[in-house]
Amino acid sequence: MIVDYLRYTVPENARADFENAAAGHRFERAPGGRYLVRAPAPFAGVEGFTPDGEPERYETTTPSLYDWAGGREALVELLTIFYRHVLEDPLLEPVFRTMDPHHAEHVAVWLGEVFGGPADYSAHHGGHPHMIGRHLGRGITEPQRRRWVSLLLDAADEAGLPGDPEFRAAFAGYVEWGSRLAVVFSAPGAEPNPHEPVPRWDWTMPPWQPPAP
Ligand code: HEM
Repeated sequence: MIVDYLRYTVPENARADFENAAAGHRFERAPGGRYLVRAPAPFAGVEGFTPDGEPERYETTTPSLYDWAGGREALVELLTIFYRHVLEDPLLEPVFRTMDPHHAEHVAVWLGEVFGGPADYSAHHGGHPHMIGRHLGRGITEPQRRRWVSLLLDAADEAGLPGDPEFRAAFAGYVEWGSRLAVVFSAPGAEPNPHEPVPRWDWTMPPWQPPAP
């Protein structure tokens, strides 16, 4: 994966705003209002703030979760299997009965972007606001969420996604986080902020790789 690093020096009275604007990215803070922000390339920068210089571009030594999973094809396979089981499940079938015929593929594109693949959900599927909009008012319950997670973890085995501990920890971590958010913002009266970028998820623990020769 190619990443860009940008440095910023932010006056004290703007630091809270800066940290809000940078919240979707990985960033480090140093004394004097100095920040180092990292994002997949090309990184347009933190909205509303001017960086100290040009981006520094690096190639990461760790593959993205997307590549590790097997790319788009593997994710489409995963979600095709998953939604087949969802429609056989008495708790989830009523929720997904009328789903769009391309739903599995759309969620695969979403997951691909989250896991460091191409930003195609942002570019072609309405980005974060569209995903939020599809959950609003659905009142997803905790038992439904838990079943959803459990079927997706089973589908990961059935689809043959990598079974190494580091990959599965990152995968399960995202699914747990995202599904809990789905419960929160599908609740009656919830008003989530749709204008956030699609989140990017990363390894919690770097994958084991053979040492470089
Ligand atoms: C990590 C957790 C989740 C992610 C990443 C996710 C992702 C998405 C995305 C990207 C869409 C829009 C698809 C499109 O562009 O057409 C969507 C729609 C939807 N999601 Fe989720 N979702 C999650 C959790 C859940 C849960 C726990 C439920 C319910 C148990 C749920 C129910 C739905 C429903 C009913 C739709 C609309 C389907 C349709 O009518 O086409 N989601 N989800």
